[in-house]
Parts: sequence; C-alpha cells; structure tokens
Amino acid sequence: MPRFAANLSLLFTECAPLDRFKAARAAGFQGCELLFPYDHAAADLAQAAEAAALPVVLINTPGGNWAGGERGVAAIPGCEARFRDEFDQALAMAGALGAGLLHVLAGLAEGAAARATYVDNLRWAAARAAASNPALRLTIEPINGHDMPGYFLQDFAEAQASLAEIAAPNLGLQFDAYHAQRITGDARAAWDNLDKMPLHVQVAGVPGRHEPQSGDIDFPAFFTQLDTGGYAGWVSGEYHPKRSTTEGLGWLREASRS
Ligand SMILES: O=C(O)[C@@H](O)C(=O)CO
Ligand SMILES: [Mg+2]
Repeated sequence: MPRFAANLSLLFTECAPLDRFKAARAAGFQGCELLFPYDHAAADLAQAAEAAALPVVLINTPGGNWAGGERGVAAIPGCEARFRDEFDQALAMAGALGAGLLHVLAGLAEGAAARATYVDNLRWAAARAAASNPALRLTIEPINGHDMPGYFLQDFAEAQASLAEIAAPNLGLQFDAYHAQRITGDARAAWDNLDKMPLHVQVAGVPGRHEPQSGDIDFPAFFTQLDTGGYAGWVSGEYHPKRSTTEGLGWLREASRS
C-alpha cells in the first residue's frame, strides 16, 4: 500500500493553515505537501508539521502572480535571473521544512526557445540543488491544458525527453494521475508507458478533480499497480473535496485497508 500525503493547499481548508497539519494526521495521512508555502514563516510551518508528526514531503517553486496568470517561469525566455532568485528561495524553504521534493513550475510558454530555456534552467537548478541539499530531489509535472491553458509542460513524452537530455540524478517526474487522465485519456496506461519510475504521485478523480474514488480512473487498481510496479514514494491527495475534507476520506480508509 502506498504512503499517503495530503495536499494542505487544497485539503483541510476548513482549518486555518497551521491547524491543517494536525487535522490531516488525525485523519490518517502520513505526510503532506504545500503548493506555495511562501506566505508563511518557514519556522511556523516547520513547527506545525513537527508538532503534528506530519512531514512536509513536497513544495513547489514560487508560482509568481498566480491571480494575474503566472505559473512559474522555468520555461520563459528572458526570466532566467528571476528563475534563479526564486529557485534559491525555494531551496531555502525546502531546507527549512525538511521537504525531500521540490516541484519546479515551468510557466506559460511554448516553442523552441521556451524548451531550450526550460532545459537550461532545469540543468542549472539540478546542479544548484545537488550542491546545497544533496537529499533534495526536483520534479517536473505534466499539467493538462484544460485546467492550465498555455502551460509549457503538457505532455509525458516531452517531460521524459527533457529528463533524458538533462540526465541529472536528482531530477525526475511528478505523475499526477488526474492530469495524466486528462492528457492521455488513460492514466493507468500512461503509468505503464513511463520509461522511469516517477519521484512523486498525486491523485484526484476525473471529471471534477474531486476525491480519488469514482469516475474515469480505477483507483484501487491504480494503487495496486503502483505497489506491484515497485513505486515506493508518496501518493498525495491533490483534489477539491466535494463536501468537507473528512467526509470525503472513504478512499483513504479503503486504500489503507488493502
Ligand atoms: O496539479 C497541480 O496543479 C499541481 O500539482 C501544481 O503543482 C500546480 O498547481
Ligand atoms: Mg498535481
């Protein structure tokens, strides 16, 4: 059975941010991820995570002006200096929280210049992370273009090609089953077609991005597929609860029993 983490940016939003850690632990999660922890003092978040015995397993690099449409800058030509500044901020936050994974957001971009910028920035980031925090691993995540129009990385083949070209041991794939289903039409087949084991997995139901319980993806079969394939990382619930978070945790209880 996989180890389950709660995405505290989307789950337990009934509670204040620092109270979500204890709520997630009490509900049966073993870890958590925070999309954008940057509005909080790292020490406060670290203390809340420790008090709840709920490790922070993943954070994202800064998204920028999210309300204004930004989604990170790694693939945006001309933003290299900003990328480096924000990456260093993310490295410091990951270190302070003890997070083992850092998802590098690509941003809204397209074309050959964007791809070259993306690969160069990721190569730089992988070397920078290896020098400052050897335990940290970086991820890239294909995100579907319906939910995030114009996002640079919308394709698994493209993600794998970039990873192969950079060939950094601390850089790998983040497989979000929700996006995989929306991009390919079959998340479980997309998993089987990967050339390397991903570093992180996220789950949500399709359609609606609600609990990973019903809809187009057979989650019990997917969790078994992860186990039998030897996936030993985290599986994070990254979804919009249909009602309250705790009312929708039948999927976690069921998966934890099997
Ligand atoms: O799937 C997603 O949207 C996230 O994992 C993410 O990091 C970008 O918001
Ligand atoms: Mg995701």
